[in-house]
Amino acid sequence: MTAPLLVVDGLRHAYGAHTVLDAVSFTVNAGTALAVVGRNGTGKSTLLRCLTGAEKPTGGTVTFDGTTYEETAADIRRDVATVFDDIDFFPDLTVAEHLDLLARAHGVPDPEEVVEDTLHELGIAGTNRQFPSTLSSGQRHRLALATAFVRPRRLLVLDEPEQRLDVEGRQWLAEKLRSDLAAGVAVVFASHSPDLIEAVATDTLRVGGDA
Ligand SMILES: Nc1ncnc2c1ncn2[C@@H]1O[C@H](COP(=O)(O)OP(=O)(O)OP(=O)(O)O)[C@@H](O)[C@H]1O
Repeated sequence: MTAPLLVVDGLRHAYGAHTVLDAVSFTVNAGTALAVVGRNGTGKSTLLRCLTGAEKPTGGTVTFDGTTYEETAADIRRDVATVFDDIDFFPDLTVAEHLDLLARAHGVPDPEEVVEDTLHELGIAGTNRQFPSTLSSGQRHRLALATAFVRPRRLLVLDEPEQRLDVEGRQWLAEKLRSDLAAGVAVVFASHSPDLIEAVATDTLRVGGDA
């Protein structure tokens, strides 16, 4: 049996006196998807940030492919692709330039082709020369998703990836995630969409008690 790619053991997180997560433990294998569910404010984003190293847990450990996160999780950044709501774009780089930069930074062999394919897949090819500030909120979210799909990844961490997407976009997202799973990528995603969870998740973790 192969070892889990991600192991979370006894994770705790508090903001000052406010304990948000307590004794959270789970594992995620390559090629499986864990849906993190729970009401607003129960700690889903906090948990995902702990998985990416963006937030340092108050207690417990997060281990990716045998390496436990220490002070920073710099070593895991090449393998872990993330999409969060608060992504910042460079105001003076076009949509295509953002993706090109990421693909090259991650050593993608044919960056131009991959960027073009990703733009088409995400239905934002027509915006390739626009600046992020001129995109609609749904198009900006598609660009945020594209930043994860334009680069190699072994773990994909997504915070409410369905938000702002139209019906066709949500269908595309479910298919894309299923194709990542088939390729052996592990996925952890927070979601309020029963349809996406049903289509993609192999396991579910509820945070913050019963709904
Ligand atoms: N930087 C922070 N400082 C202090 N408290 C915070 C901080 N970030 C989040 N919190 C608090 O931690 C709790 C969990 O927030 P979090 O964003 O993780 O919830 P969530 O489950 O992702 O919510 P939602 O479904 O609304 O996205 C909330 O009570 C929130 O106010």
